[in-house]
Amino acid sequence: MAQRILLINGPNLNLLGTREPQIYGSTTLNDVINQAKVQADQLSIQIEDFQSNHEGAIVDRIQAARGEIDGIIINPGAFTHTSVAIRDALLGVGISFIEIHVSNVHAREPWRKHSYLSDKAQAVICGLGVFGYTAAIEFAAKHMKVNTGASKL
Ligand SMILES: O=C1C[C@@](O)(C(=O)O)C[C@@H](O)[C@@H]1O
Repeated sequence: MAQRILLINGPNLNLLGTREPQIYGSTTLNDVINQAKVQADQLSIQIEDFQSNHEGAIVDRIQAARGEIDGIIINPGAFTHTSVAIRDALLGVGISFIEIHVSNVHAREPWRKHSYLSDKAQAVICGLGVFGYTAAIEFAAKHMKVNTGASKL
């Protein structure tokens, strides 16, 4: 079965392309997803995408991935800097994940330098613009630790 990657985008990423373009660029999330699916076909992997502005919805989607998904690529948006719940969900399902940020969070406000996820991520990509999604998918297809999965409920 083809490797199954879940691409999660958090709050305000639905505004990508029109949101502070001087920071995040002018490519829309829809363009990112369309490109990701073309790239996935070329790499013979499956990409599922999910975007939500709600922390609990992201937690629910991560939990639902157990047993179905081999790896996660997540741009948690602002929840990067606040969410123990998303950290716990990722650890709880035991699925390897890559953390991605369009901007270089380390060159921005001090509080953006802290992530509740980075120390548990297989990789962290930031500052590459939307190319970061391309890089993450390429890495996931070729180097992702396959989902060991947490025990079933
Ligand atoms: O919403 C976002 C986008 C972001 O995750 C990024 O992709 O650069 C960086 C976060 O600090 C910010 O809150």
